[in-house]
Amino acid sequence: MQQQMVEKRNSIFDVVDLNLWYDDFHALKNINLEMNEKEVTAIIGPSGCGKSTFIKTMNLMIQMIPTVKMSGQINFEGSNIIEGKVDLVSLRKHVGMIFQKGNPFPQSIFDNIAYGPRIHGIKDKKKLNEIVESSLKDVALWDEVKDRLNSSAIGLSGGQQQRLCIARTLATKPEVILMDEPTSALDPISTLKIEELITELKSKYTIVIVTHNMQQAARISDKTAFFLNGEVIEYDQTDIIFSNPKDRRTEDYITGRFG
Ligand SMILES: Nc1ncnc2c1ncn2[C@@H]1O[C@H](COP(=O)(O)OP(=O)(O)OP(=O)(O)O)[C@@H](O)[C@H]1O
Repeated sequence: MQQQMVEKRNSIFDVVDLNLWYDDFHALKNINLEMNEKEVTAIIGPSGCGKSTFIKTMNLMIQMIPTVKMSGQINFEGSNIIEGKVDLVSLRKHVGMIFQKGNPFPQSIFDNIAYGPRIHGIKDKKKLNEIVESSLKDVALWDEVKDRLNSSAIGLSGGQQQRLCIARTLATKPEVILMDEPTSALDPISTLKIEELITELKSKYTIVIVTHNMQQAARISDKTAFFLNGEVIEYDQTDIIFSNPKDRRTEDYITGRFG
């Protein structure tokens, strides 16, 4: 009998009974989500449901807000990162983040990419050159900028700035890339380029993306979590969420009845 080969992916994030409060406002309620490595997970849901809050817990950026309190577990590669013993610089090297608008530093293209590796102790010029070139090639930006690496990154278009920021994240060799609405400020062509890039990057990285664009979630993600009022209503394979959701509220949201 022929054995079917099904690729078994390892769990990389396991969120268990996560609760989060801003002062006494209960923003995330009993979140349980397990994510596998080298998969794209989309986080969808109406405005204010807790998508950004959730994604910012995954590299503890949320702790920059002093009123935040959390309980539960966020296990990253087997360690609970909300226990307080985690080294934040190291965590953010492993779990990089991309925001809504590309936010390059007001420095040269080269220095933007070399910034992270330099912080992590790489000083050798040849090594830095290699990292800059390979990171820019990974985001398909190398050919567009290779002759102006010393020009300011601020001179790039919005779509190029976003790809530069992804390259800056890749330069520190993360395992996970968190993306909070990475294409919402971009035109359709730049959006398509980022979507193609995400599809390519998932062979090497685990990606979690918050998006308001349901076609985008359906196009690029393997799994989708639907959030509503701080709760995960449904989490499943993306094709199931979009073709055969189990919860009426998921169906109402994806068919545009609210949100
Ligand atoms: N710093 C904060 N202090 C107090 N409440 C906050 C803070 N940030 C967010 N909230 C509240 O937490 C809830 C979740 O917000 P969050 O930004 O995570 O939602 P979202 O789903 O990402 O929304 P959107 O799609 O509009 O970006 C909202 O009710 C919001 O008002």
